Amino acid sequence: MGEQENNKAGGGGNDATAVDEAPPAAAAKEKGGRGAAADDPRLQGISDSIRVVPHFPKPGIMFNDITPLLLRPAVFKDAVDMFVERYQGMGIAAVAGIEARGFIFGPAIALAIGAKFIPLRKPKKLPGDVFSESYELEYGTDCLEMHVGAIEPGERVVVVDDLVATGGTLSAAIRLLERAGADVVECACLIGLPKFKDFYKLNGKPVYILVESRK
Ligand SMILES: O=P(O)(O)OC[C@H]1O[C@H](OP(=O)(O)OP(=O)(O)O)[C@H](O)[C@@H]1O
Ligand SMILES: Nc1ncnc2[nH]cnc12
Repeated sequence: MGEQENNKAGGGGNDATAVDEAPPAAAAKEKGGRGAAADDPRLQGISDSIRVVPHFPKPGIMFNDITPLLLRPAVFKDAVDMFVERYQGMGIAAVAGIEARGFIFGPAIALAIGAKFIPLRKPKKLPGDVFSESYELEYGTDCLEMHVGAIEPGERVVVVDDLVATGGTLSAAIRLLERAGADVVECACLIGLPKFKDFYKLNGKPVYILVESRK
């Protein structure tokens, strides 16, 4: 992974196996001037609604489960609203969501800011001509694909996913979009692992996260 700078709206952590045991959000201010302050009260509810499941899907992994948040419509809406507040009025033409969990948040953000939604899919799911970009996981490799013609050269894009861990998935998404001529403005995730503290970039692009987790 290359240069890393973090652009975090809020902190906290969600090191709890039960969602209501999460610690409060940290007080660090977001660097970069746009978006919610770290003391935005919505961040606490978001952090509290992410369940951390130890040793899933394999030993040693602290899995950040966003499904409890989806069961709380007000909190789900808070998360979407915070991204919408950040990206509206920025001339964003497209929101690109990463399969699978980026598909949960990306379309709502796209509709709210008047942008198109582009699904970045796992291999062999799209029926048309595709751009493909492989990337490394902790074990093995994976690939993202996007339809040719989904993006026009120069269009401004935000990439959305639920979580950034190593950054490998987001980096592949950025490469894929840039090969199609997109202007990738920023990546946006609900959750960032703490090693991405304070301010980071992937492939030179800022990554905006709402809450910090522990792994
Ligand atoms: O920063 P990284 O180390 O690349 O990891 C982050 C990615 O891992 C998870 O997806 P996963 O690959 O588990 O796929 P899924 O959403 O289809 O379960 C998560 O939703 C991100 O897309
Ligand atoms: N700790 C984690 N929790 C949820 N999804 C992940 N993807 C990669 N690491 C993850």
